[in-house]
Amino acid sequence: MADIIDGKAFAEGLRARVATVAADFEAQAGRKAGLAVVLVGEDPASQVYVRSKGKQTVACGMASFEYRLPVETPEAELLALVEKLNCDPAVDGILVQLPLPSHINEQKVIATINPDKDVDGFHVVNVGRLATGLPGFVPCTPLGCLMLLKDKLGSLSGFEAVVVGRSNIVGKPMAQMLIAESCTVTVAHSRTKDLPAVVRRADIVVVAVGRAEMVKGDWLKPGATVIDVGMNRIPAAEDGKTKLVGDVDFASASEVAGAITPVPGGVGPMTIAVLLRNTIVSAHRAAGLELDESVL
Ligand SMILES: Nc1nc(=O)c2c([nH]1)NC[C@@H]1CN(c3ccc(C(=O)N[C@@H](CCC(=O)O)C(=O)O)cc3)C=[N+]21
Repeated sequence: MADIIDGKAFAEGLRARVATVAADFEAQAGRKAGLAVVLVGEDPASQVYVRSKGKQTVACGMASFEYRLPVETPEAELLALVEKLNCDPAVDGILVQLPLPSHINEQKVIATINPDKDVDGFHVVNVGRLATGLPGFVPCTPLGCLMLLKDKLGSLSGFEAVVVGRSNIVGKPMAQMLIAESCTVTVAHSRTKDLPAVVRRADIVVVAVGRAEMVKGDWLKPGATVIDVGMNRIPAAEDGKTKLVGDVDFASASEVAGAITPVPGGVGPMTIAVLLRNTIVSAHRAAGLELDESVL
């Protein structure tokens, strides 16, 4: 049976380290580090995440600024808010919760965020910095995956890594990070021929495709490390209820893998912890204070 990679516990540890650094920052800078989170509309799942982000921000000793805008908010109004936050010295990080309502152009909103406050790492400037190895902000979910991998495996140099999924938010940045760690990286997706055979080559598999329990145990090289980024709500066995499952069939995969992240309790909790990490890093850069990022 595979080792279970406890992302929830790792995220708690990371948040504790962020809290220590945040207290230190406040003592040096004379202000708290600040994160602004903007939610447009009333999607219940998004409301849960935003509430959780706010609570964890405050618990880490940072200031949380929450903006909840009605679903019909004009694009220009959202852009004006982002521009205001760009100029606010109390705000070190800006997160606009995605997806946005269809009348708002997401790319335009992301492009308006000051790249040096873009703690999501979605702005093209940060995408370019990641691709060229310059310091910037890296998307929270794949950075959380990388932290779990390095914690489990140590150096990743020379490993065969297969990333299943090519999204801007997870698959592409994950591939960039694994290249930077000297893995041999393959990016597979919905058009890949014989996906099971491609996945079977991998020492490291990261799956972010949004298809419930797609990757089966017999697709895996025995002993592989499996990171499941999927979050799919499916009907549970009992009538009416739902349950959260990943993109990996945990039951069969955990019989073949060497180590695997569960859903929930794996990658999900890492996402918010890394967001807080990125925010405290941003605060140090804004204040011109030195930070040894290896303590985080
Ligand atoms: N601009 C932007 N940045 C984001 O980072 C962003 C976003 N938009 N839109 C929505 C997604 C989703 N997301 C999650 C955060 C935490 C958990 C999390 O903590 N999950 C737990 C609990 C899951 C549950 O029980 O519902 C777990 O997997 O164990 C999941 C998903 C951040 N997102």
